[in-house]
Amino acid sequence: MTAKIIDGKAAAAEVRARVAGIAAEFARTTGRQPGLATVLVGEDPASAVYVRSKGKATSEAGMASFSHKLPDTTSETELLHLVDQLNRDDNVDGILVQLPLPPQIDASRVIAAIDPAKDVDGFHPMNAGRLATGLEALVPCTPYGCLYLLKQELGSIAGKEAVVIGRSNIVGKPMALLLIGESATVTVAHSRTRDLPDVVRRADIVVAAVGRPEMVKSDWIKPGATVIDVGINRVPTEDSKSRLVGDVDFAGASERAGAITPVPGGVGPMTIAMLLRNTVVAAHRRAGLSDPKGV
Ligand SMILES: NC(=O)C1=CN([C@@H]2O[C@H](COP(=O)(O)OP(=O)(O)OC[C@H]3O[C@@H](n4cnc5c(N)ncnc54)[C@H](OP(=O)(O)O)[C@@H]3O)[C@@H](O)[C@H]2O)C=CC1
Ligand SMILES: Nc1nc(=O)c2c([nH]1)NC[C@@H]1CN(c3ccc(C(=O)N[C@@H](CCC(=O)O)C(=O)O)cc3)C=[N+]21
Ligand SMILES: [Mg+2]
Repeated sequence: MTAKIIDGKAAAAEVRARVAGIAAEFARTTGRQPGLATVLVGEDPASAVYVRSKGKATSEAGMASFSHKLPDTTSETELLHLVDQLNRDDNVDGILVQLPLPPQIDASRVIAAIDPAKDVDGFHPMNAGRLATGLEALVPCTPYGCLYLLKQELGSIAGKEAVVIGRSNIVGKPMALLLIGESATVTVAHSRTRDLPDVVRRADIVVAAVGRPEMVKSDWIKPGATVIDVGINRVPTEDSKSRLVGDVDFAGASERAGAITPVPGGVGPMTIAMLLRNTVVAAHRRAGLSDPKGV
C-alpha cells in the first residue's frame, strides 16, 4: 500500500484563510484587530525562525502582531514584568512565550503568570485542567492541529485504537485528552514503555511526538494506519548542511500506512494556523462575543 500524503500546508492555508475572514469581521465590529504578542528570550536560531514565521502569519491574517525580543540574560522577574504588562494591554488577545527558556527562568512560573484568557498556547494549568475535565478551554495548538488533520482524513475517530508516543504537557498529554474526547481507545507510550513496536502495531492511529529522528520504524505500522508525525528534528546531511526529519521513518512507513503527514509540510504549519485560530477565539471571548463559527 502506498499512503496518501496528508498536506498540512494546504489544510493550514484553509484554516488561515477562514481565520482572516473572522479577524476582518472582528475588526469591523469592535474597531480593533485581534492582537498576538510573541516573546522570544535569547538567540536560539530555530526559535527565532518560528517566532518570525508566526509574526508574518499573524499580519497576513489581518491581526496585530507585537513581537518582544529579550536578551539571553533576562531574569525571571524581568520576564514576569513583561507578561504582566501584556496581561494588562487590551490590544493583546494572545500571549506566546517561546519555549524553551534560558536556564535561569522557570518556564512553569512564567506560564502560570499568563492570563488564562490570553493563553493561546493552552499551556496554563487552568486551560490544561479545563481540557482534562471537558470544559471550554484554549487547546494547545500542535495537538489541536493533529486532531484537525485526523478528522479531515478519517471523519469519525470513535472506537479507533490510537497510540500517542510521548507524554509531554505540550503535545503528548493534550493529544491523548483530545483523542479520548473523540471516543478513541487511547494508549500513551513513553520512554519507559515495554515493547513499543508491539504497542504501535495495534494502532489505527499513531501520533509520534518523541523528538528522536526516524525512531518509529515501518514494520511497526499496521497496514492502512493513519500516521501523524509531530517530530521536528534537524539532522546533518553529507554536504554538511542539515535537513528536517520527523520521528517516523517516512520512506518506509509511507509504504504501509493508509495516510501519513510529511516533515516538513505536515503538523508544523497546522501549529501556526491553530495559534491564529486560538487568537481570534480569545479575542471574541475577551470582547464578550460568541465564539466564531467554522474554525
Ligand atoms: N510540529 C510542531 O509544531 C511541534 C513539534 N514538536 C516536536 O515534537 C517532538 C516532541 O516534542 P515534546 O513533546 O516537546 O518533547 P519532550 O522531549 O518534552 O517529550 C518527549 C516524549 O517522548 C518520550 N520518549 C523519549 N524517548 C523515547 C523512546 N525511546 N521511546 C518512547 N518514548 C520516548 C519521552 O518520554 P518520558 O516522558 O518518559 O521522558 C517524552 O514523553 C520534538 O521533535 C519537537 O521538536 C514540538 C512542538 C511543536
Ligand atoms: N510557546 C511555544 N509554543 C509553541 O507552539 C512552540 C514553542 N513554544 N517552541 C517550539 C515549538 C515548535 N513549534 C513549531 C511550530 C511550527 C513549525 C513549522 O512550521 N515547521 C515547518 C518547517 C519549518 C522549518 O523549515 O524549519 C514544517 O514542519 O513544515 C515547527 C515547530 C512550535 N513550538
Ligand atoms: Mg520539549
